Amino acid sequence: MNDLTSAAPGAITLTGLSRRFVVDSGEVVDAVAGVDLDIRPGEFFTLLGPSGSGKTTILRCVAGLERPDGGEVRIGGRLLAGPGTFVPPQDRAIGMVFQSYAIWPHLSVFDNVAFPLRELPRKRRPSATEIERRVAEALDVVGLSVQSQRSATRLSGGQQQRVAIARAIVGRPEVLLLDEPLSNLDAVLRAGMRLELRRLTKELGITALYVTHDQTEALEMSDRIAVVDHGRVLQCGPPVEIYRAPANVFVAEFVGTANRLDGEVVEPAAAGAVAVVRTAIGPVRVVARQELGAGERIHVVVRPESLHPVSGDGGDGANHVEGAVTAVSFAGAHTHVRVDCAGVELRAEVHRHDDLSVGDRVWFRFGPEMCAAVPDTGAAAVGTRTASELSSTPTGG
Ligand SMILES: Nc1ncnc2c1ncn2[C@@H]1O[C@H](COP(=O)(O)OP(=O)(O)OP(=O)(O)O)[C@@H](O)[C@H]1O
Repeated sequence: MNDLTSAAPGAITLTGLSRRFVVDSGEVVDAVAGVDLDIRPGEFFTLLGPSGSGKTTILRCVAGLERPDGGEVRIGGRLLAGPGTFVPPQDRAIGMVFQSYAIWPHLSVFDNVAFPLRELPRKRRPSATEIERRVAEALDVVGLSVQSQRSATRLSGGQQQRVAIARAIVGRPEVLLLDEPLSNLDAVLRAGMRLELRRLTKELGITALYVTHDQTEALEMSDRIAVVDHGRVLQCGPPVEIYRAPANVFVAEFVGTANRLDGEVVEPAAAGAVAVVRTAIGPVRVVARQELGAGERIHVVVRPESLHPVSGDGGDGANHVEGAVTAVSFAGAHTHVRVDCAGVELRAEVHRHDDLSVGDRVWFRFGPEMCAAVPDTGAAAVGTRTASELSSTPTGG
C-alpha cells in the first residue's frame, strides 16, 4: 500500500505489532508476535486462525482495548498506539460487533442503537433530532426500521445481531471490527448473514476487520485473508490465492481439505513450467509457482475436488493414480470418497455418488495446474517462553 492509501480514511496499518501475556504458570505467551498488515480503505479483511492464535488480541489492539507491547497501530494514517502514544477506544473512529451481541435487554431497539451517541461527551453529542435521524438510517441499513420500538430481547438471534451492527455503525466509524459475530447463529441464518454483512459494509464503504476461525466464512466474505497462528501472519492474500497456493502446510490444511504428498523434485522447473516430484504414489507433475530445484523436498497439495474419476490413465500429460475405494459418504451436492493408493489415503470429492462402492478399484486424474508445491518448512514455531527467558531477550517493540 502506498503512503497515500495508508493515510486515507479507513486504512488500517499495523507495524511490528506485539502483545504478550504472562499467564499464571509464569509462562509468557506471545499472543501477537510482530504483525505487519496494511488493510485498505473499504476492504473486507479477515483474520483467520485456530483458537488461541492471536486474532482477537490483534483486533483488541486496533480497538484500543489492549495496549501493544511493541509496534504501531494506525487508522487513516493517524498513530493510535505506538511508543509514547495510546489513544483510548472512544477516541478511535471504530465500531465493534462481538460474538455475544451485548445489547441492553431493558432498552428498545431504537434506544440500543442510540446508546453510543447519547453517551458521547456533550460537546460531541448530536442533537436529539440528529440522533433520531442517524438511528433511523442505521436501522434502515440493517432492515430493522419496523422493529424500532420493540424490546430488544423480543427479537430473534439474527435480529439481535443486526441491532448490534446498527449500534456499531451509528457513529459512522471509519472501521468496523467484528469478532466472530455470527458464531451464535444457526447454520442457515449464519450463511445468509455472511453475504448480508459483506453487502452492508460495501454499501457503507466501511473497512471491515473480521475475526473468525471458520474457513468457509473467511473464503466467502473476504477481499483478503490473513491466516494467523501463534501470533504471526503465515500468509496474507485473496481467498483464491490462500486456497490454491497455500504458503505452507499449516495454511493448506487449515483452509479447506488437503491431500498432502511429501516428495522430492526429480525434474526441476522454472516458475510456470511443469516439474516432476517423486512421491509415495509415484511421480507427480506440478506447475511450479516459483522455481523448483532438483532434489528439493516439497509437499504437493491437491484439493479433493481436483481429483476426477476417469476410466484409466489417459496419457494426456495430467497425473493419473489408481486405488481402492475405502469409504464413500454422500454429502448432498457431492460425495466424499477415500481411496487407498499404494498405502497413501487420498480424499476425493466426486459428483457420481451412485456408482462407487467400497472395494472398487478406480482411476483418478488430477492436472499439474491443480497441484500446489508447498515448501517443506512447517508452520511457525510455538510462541511461548518463560518470564525469566523473556527478561534476557530483546523485546519486539
Ligand atoms: N488477558 C489475557 N491474559 C492472558 N493470556 C491471554 C489474554 N488474552 C489472550 N491471552 C492468550 O493469548 C493467546 C491468543 O489469544 P486470542 O484470544 O487473541 O486468540 P484467538 O485466536 O482470538 O482465539 P479464540 O478464537 O479462541 O478467541 C492465547 O494463548 C490466549 O490464551
